[in-house]
Amino acid sequence: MDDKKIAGERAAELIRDGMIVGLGTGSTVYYTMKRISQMLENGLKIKAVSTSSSTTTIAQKLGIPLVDLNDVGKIDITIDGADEVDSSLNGIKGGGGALLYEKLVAISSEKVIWVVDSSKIVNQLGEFPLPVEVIPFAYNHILTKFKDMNLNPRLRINNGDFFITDSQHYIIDLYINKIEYPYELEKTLNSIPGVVEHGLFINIVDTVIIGKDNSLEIVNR
Ligand SMILES: O=C[C@H](O)[C@H](O)[C@H](O)COP(=O)(O)O
Repeated sequence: MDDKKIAGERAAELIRDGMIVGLGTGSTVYYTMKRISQMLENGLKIKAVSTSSSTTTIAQKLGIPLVDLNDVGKIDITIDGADEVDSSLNGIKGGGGALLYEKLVAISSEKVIWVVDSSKIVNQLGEFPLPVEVIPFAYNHILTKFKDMNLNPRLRINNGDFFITDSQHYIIDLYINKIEYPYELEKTLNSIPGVVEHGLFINIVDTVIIGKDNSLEIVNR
């Protein structure tokens, strides 16, 4: 069986009747959504907050009722994927470009669960390029700044054109390879004008559900 499927489906078991559920983005959380849709057919009642246009489309197809983030107080549980996770349970997200809404939903959540297969578990973050969402008005200047900082930036291109996020920004991917000091990098990126958000998720996740060799490992913070 697919390890992403095992992890994604397991996370759905944490959902209880009446909850507001944050729905992440990507191929692993897709399995969570499929499972949720079966649970809805069996009588579960929840409302969900989507983190991307692609998740919204899937949720609508699966009959998962959606609500706007601004119309809920607190999200009870958010289930999302990740691109890399280290042993401190920090991670990189945004491979699909959904990092901004994913972070906003995560920080509004009582509990954050990541669902991954074991290929996402790393000793050190950074082999996966770190996505940074930037304001189009200044993208070239931010790109130059990142070059000067030796962060190996590349503007994300999709089908020959600039990749545009759900909130109409560009993504610059940083090919750092080894992020020695994630906390410092987070601070630095947060301080650069024109950077809207970045894919370093530090001290955000509570539990990581890992699918590995057809079974599960669950790691809590
Ligand atoms: O922007 C995309 C998200 O951060 C995804 O959650 C992440 O890329 C993991 O996706 P997948 O489960 O497809 O590997």
